[in-house]
Amino acid sequence: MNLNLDQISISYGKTKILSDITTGSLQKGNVIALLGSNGAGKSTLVKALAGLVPYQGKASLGDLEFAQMTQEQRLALIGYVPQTLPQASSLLAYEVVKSAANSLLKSQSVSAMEEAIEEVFQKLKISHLALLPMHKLSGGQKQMVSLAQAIVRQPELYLLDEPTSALDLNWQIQVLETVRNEVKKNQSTAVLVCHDINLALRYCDHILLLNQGQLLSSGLPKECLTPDTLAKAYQVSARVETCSLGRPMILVDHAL
Ligand SMILES: Nc1ncnc2c1ncn2[C@@H]1O[C@H](COP(=O)(O)OP(=O)(O)OP(=O)(O)O)[C@@H](O)[C@H]1O
Repeated sequence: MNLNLDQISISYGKTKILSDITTGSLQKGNVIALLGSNGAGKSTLVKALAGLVPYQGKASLGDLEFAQMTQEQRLALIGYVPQTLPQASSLLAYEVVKSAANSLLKSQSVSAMEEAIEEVFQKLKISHLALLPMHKLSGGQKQMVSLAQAIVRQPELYLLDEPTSALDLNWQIQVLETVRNEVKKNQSTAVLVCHDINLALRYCDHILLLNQGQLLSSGLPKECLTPDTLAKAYQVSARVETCSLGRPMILVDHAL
């Protein structure tokens, strides 16, 4: 389902955080990076789509307006991974993922559901964590379990708020490759909040760059991330160069 944001504005009380965010139709099958400096409003926008913060304007997934979605539709369509890590508890990682799968896979047999859960643990290469209690997991391991909760539900829309912030280099790559594969295979959509512009350049199809409460730039990563937009959004002097493998990457020369 295509994602479409039309004149979205969001305020906390009297403080306006985002104004008139209009993206046009963002095609399904794409990973969309939501970028911007600290406090630019990325999490706020994602929370609004997850139904946690009210917004003005129109935001739709396919024909469905987010504001009109029932809780059941939201659960079925959206896989939200918040910035905060899952709480430490005595539940096993497997049980935590199963609780996410339970609500949606009711129609499936128990064995099909167990198969789906095991498949997600394997995809993310975290099978060794399945029988560990959450309070014994590291921050990065908890983040992987959180992502497994979203993937097991096979949502139409992933809302991933800095899903790699606690991960080492190897797991960052594994997570982004898994998300990208899922999105391409199921023709779903992912909105990925991230601060690592090189990861966005490598794994995302489309960039939304927020600055001072507005959408500064929207489009293909290489077209969107220019010295000019990077200077405006991040106050840095930076260039997008091509590495020896032909991939674009950002080099920051200095802060402005
Ligand atoms: N519950 C809230 N009540 C009032 N203001 C809030 C609330 N949550 C966030 N804000 C403010 O909204 C602005 C945007 O915050 P948000 O968390 O969306 O930014 P962000 O782009 O995700 O930042 P970061 O990259 O640091 O995570 C900030 O100025 C923040 O202080």
